[in-house]
Amino acid sequence: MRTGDRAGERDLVRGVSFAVGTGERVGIIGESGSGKTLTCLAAAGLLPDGLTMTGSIAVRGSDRDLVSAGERELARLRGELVGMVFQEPMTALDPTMRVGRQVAEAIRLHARRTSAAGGTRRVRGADPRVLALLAETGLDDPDRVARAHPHQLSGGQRQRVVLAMALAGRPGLLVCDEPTTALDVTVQARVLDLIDRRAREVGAAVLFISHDLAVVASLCDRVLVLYRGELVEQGPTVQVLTDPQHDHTRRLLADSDLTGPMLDGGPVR
Ligand SMILES: Nc1ncnc2c1ncn2[C@@H]1O[C@H](COP(=O)(O)OP(=O)(O)OP(=O)(O)O)[C@@H](O)[C@H]1O
Repeated sequence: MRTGDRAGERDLVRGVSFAVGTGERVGIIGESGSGKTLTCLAAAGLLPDGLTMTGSIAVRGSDRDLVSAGERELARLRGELVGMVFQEPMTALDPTMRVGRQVAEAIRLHARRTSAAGGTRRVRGADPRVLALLAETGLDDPDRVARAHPHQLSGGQRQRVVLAMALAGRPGLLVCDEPTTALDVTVQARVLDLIDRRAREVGAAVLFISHDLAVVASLCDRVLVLYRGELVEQGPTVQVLTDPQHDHTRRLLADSDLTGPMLDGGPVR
């Protein structure tokens, strides 16, 4: 993967190349500005205007290439192949629209696609599937949440709503960029458990960015280490975090709170 500005003057992420297998959890770590978010945005086909990329990213085997897909096709593939959860849930939610309508819209987009392929009927109005999706993300009172506007919910509740929407199309890949960093520390672990459980339930692979190496150790099978826009090390999580080969990985480890017992047994599943 390679991203750069249109004039090609500056490559922000260079030669970062990797595959994510079906159901696999891949963590991305690296210092601030190393290119983690741009890599995730590229995987989701959401690079900011002015940035381009060459390369290829396949989801669920190698039958679809998100990178070579055009804008229109990407809009269609997004949600079907890739769901996204970002650090700040409000960036994914419309503040003026009730939550239920937003979740219904995510379902409708997917239903339209599947009915075009001869599958499910189109969904209209208030839908029990909205409530079911909200309930699946552990929201206690789905009825109330569906009627609420985003600002009436807590940060943790909002992130659960975003996760429900991201998984509405049962995507092959869930991209999570620091999904709990902006949340109250008391709900972080619960939201992480939820991401872990729901991704497994829908069979989604996970591309997971975190500054917290203990979280990466608990969630990810494999880890990629970025440094100044380059992939400097990758491998099974336990191997990279117990026997780092690159100086940058060693520095990240030295700066972290990660301790040996957190790595015992690898991903906690
Ligand atoms: N839209 C943009 N235009 C130009 N440069 C950008 C743009 N977005 C990010 N960058 C630059 O690209 C580099 C990588 O940014 P990126 O956000 O991917 O880093 P990161 O590893 O996710 O950092 P952090 O951990 O702080 O979120 C940085 O130098 C950043 O300043």
